[in-house]
Amino acid sequence: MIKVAIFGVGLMGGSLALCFKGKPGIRVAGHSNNPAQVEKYLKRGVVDEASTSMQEVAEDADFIFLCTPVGSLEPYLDKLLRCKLKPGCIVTDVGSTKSSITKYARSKAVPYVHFIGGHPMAGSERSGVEAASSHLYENAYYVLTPDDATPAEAYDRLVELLRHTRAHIVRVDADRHDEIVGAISHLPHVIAVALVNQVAGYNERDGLYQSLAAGGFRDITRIASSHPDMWRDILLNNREVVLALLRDWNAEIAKFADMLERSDGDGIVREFKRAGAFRSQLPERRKGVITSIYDVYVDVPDHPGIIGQIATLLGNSRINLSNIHIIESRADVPGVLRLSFRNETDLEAAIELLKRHRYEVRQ
Ligand SMILES: NC(=O)C1=CN([C@@H]2O[C@H](COP(=O)(O)OP(=O)(O)OC[C@H]3O[C@@H](n4cnc5c(N)ncnc54)[C@H](O)[C@@H]3O)[C@@H](O)[C@H]2O)C=CC1
Ligand SMILES: O=C(O)C(=O)Cc1ccc(O)cc1
Repeated sequence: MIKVAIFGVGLMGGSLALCFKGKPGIRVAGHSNNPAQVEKYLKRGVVDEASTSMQEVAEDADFIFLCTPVGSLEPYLDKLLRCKLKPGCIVTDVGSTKSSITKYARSKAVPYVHFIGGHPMAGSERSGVEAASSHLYENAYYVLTPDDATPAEAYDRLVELLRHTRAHIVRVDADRHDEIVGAISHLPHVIAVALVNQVAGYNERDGLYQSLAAGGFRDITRIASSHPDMWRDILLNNREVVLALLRDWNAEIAKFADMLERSDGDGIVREFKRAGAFRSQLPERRKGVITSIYDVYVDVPDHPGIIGQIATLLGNSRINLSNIHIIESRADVPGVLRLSFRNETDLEAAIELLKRHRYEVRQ
């Protein structure tokens, strides 16, 4: 029996636990300092066993996943290394930055315990075990950052276990990881928050800003609702990289200001074309950064019972909806429904079915 121990059973840790739990030959144990949380993990059936005792959860574990905020990883690792661990045990994490934790772990090197940094490129703006899902990592990239000292055998063992997540494992140097993720994840979070706050400031003077803010604004600012403490830790940890990216960002924005000052329409078209061309090359739909859910938007006439009709249509075809959200509902405009599914198969089947019933469907 392989024992997998999860420290920090929230969105990421809980989702990992759900991937491993119930798989033949695997036992999942969860840890929290808080007895009420331990009760909750057990009640929700996320883990096979749980305890407030770090030693109890860590001992005998073949794999230990640290799934706590970035700022707590180093002290956590310290505490963990003071426990009695099983020789050959693999310790990994899911933190959004990799450079510092990988170096820290190396500096603490314990010969019989192997640390391999990890970062699943999947998640959402939600947090807590309530948001955990066994599908979270499906098709997402899952970065691992072993270094020269990592035994190949340990790396292979971790990759083999992670097969249960159905993610694509990719091996990346830790510093390179932080630079790339800084650009495609950390910078966008900063921009989203700054943009929302800019508009919130205008809205204090005139509440119509909020009323008129429609689909596009909501879509590109979803990640502004992410967990503030988690993001404080990430941004401070990747401070140098994000500062350099913000300098580049200022230059990009200055370019637009300059084009507007010069009424340079060709320049504006060029920028949009360049962005559109790059964006169209992004993978179609991959869970993870930016898209975490299989969503489809349906234009619906605003009449009573339409939600029920759509839900029944899907239900009759055994297509499982994970969420339904009304984006607009006014008498004078068609409404928009956002339907969320847990996997690509359900999403594709729903699109096909809705189109067949002449619904206007967009992704
Ligand atoms: N949320 C996301 O989309 C993604 C998050 N990550 C990383 O995963 C890690 C966990 O994030 P989430 O699961 O989203 O957070 P979460 O808030 O859902 O879960 C965090 C868990 O850690 C525990 N915890 C919080 N502070 C702690 C502390 N100081 N010491 C010990 N335990 C503590 C909480 O009780 C909770 O069980 C973070 O390092 C984050 O950077 C990585 C990829 C995606
Ligand atoms: O919600 C989203 O789109 C995200 O960007 C989620 C996310 C948050 C942190 C990460 O380190 C990776 C992914």
